[in-house]
Amino acid sequence: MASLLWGGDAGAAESERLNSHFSNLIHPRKNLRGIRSTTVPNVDGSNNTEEDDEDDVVDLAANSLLNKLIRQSLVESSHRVEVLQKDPSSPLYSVKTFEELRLKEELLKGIYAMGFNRPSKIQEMALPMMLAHPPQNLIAQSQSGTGKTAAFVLAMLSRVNTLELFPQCLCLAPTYELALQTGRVVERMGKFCVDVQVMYAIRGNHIPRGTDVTKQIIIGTPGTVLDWCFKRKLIDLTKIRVFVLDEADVMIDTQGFSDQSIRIQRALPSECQMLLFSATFEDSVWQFAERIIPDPNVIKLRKEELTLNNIRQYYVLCENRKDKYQALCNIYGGITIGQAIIFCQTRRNAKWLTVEMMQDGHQVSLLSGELTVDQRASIIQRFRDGKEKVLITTNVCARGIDVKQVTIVVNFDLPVNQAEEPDYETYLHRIGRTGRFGKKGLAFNMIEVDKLPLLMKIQDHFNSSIKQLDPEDMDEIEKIEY
Ligand SMILES: Nc1ncnc2c1ncn2[C@@H]1O[C@H](COP(=O)(O)OP(=O)(O)OP(=O)(O)O)[C@@H](O)[C@H]1O
Repeated sequence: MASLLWGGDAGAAESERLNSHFSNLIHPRKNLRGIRSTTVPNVDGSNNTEEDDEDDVVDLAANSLLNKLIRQSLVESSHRVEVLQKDPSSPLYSVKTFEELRLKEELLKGIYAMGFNRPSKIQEMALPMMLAHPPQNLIAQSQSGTGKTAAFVLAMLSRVNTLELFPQCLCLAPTYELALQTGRVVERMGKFCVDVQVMYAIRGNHIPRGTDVTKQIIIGTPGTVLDWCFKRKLIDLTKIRVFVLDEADVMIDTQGFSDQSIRIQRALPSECQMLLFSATFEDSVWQFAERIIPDPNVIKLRKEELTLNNIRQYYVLCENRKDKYQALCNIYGGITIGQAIIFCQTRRNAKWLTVEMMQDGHQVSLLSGELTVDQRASIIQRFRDGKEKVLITTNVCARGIDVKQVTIVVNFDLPVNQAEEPDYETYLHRIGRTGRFGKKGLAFNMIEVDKLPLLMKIQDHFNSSIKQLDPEDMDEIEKIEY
């Protein structure tokens, strides 16, 4: 691919500007739904805002972007890929090598240049279907990091006719930043496909009316794509050959996006190949997928289950926050801790704890909801690199951070939902490990006396024992090993 071209005369400059901004993706807070604060965490605790007392809201699009930014490699799975064919009597192909796909030479070169040696588990099944003639529709679900984006980018690149200078592949993404991320993969994989070009239909990319759009791959958000197709007539949907709807679970979580996507899909020709991807598959995603993808094949790869089996869990009864901190210090002083993650329920608590620990000379970092995604990614990276030993955080990153060397998790506050009932799923996500990687771990719960019934419910729910620990009994603490 010659370059990542932007449309219009001012295009190159705009592309340049965005690309340079890209490395530090500053996301105005208003883009992160549900998070309204504009203050940056202030570890001296002086700048608390009202939001500090609220739970951090988990933002699906921001989390998805964070996952992409911090991902180091393919996420492997021990599960088999489940396939539901549109036509069960047709043979089911799977491939073990990229050569078997008979791709264009320059595309194969691009794949190898990305360091891919063989198809990932989901790609083994999905690629033959996606590249088949006649084209087949597909709904694919597998957890983030299993190779979905690489698969549909490969399908788009392989279907472009470079002699035709008009949009042929259309990919919808839930946010501007996620669209740019996909574009980056197109750029890398298509590095040797010099005549294939990409264009972004995202806010801020102003194309004059009547411009002849010659780029073959369009990646954009539903609102802007709709505008470009129907109002501004920049894209002729009847000429689209491949339609990709990425991150369907995030998409349906955004108001208006399902309807806009459906309007776009309805205007596509019947022979257009339609592909939908999602990391999760609740009923709502499934219903949407069935509405938007006609006659689909379905591929699913189950996620590794989290388990508490290898985790020794303790609790300490405390009077108040200060008391919890003292207990934490005793534990910290009594056992050798590699790296630890400490979860707090509110930003205010997380800030307070960070200040206390820093004042006591610990190397800690704070990860909470008011940070941009890019700032979050860099904090996680520093922690992974061992630059800080303790990461203090709120629910904002209960999921998705995979730091292998963390052996201790502390619930400074128990996870509870809005009804003040235990949030079992979050507890499991904070502490659990996949059975397959089965490393041992320790979990400590700091509990005010009135919260003890919640802990007991958690114990019953998981049918696992949570042992009481006396924080004054250093002999007992020192006996804990992991
Ligand atoms: N066949 C492969 N071999 C090695 N690495 C791969 C392969 N396919 C993808 N990867 C790499 O694995 C990581 C995850 O891939 P990809 O982004 O395609 O997954 P995904 O399922 O789309 O994740 P998400 O849902 O977060 O977008 C990326 O770093 C990608 O470059």
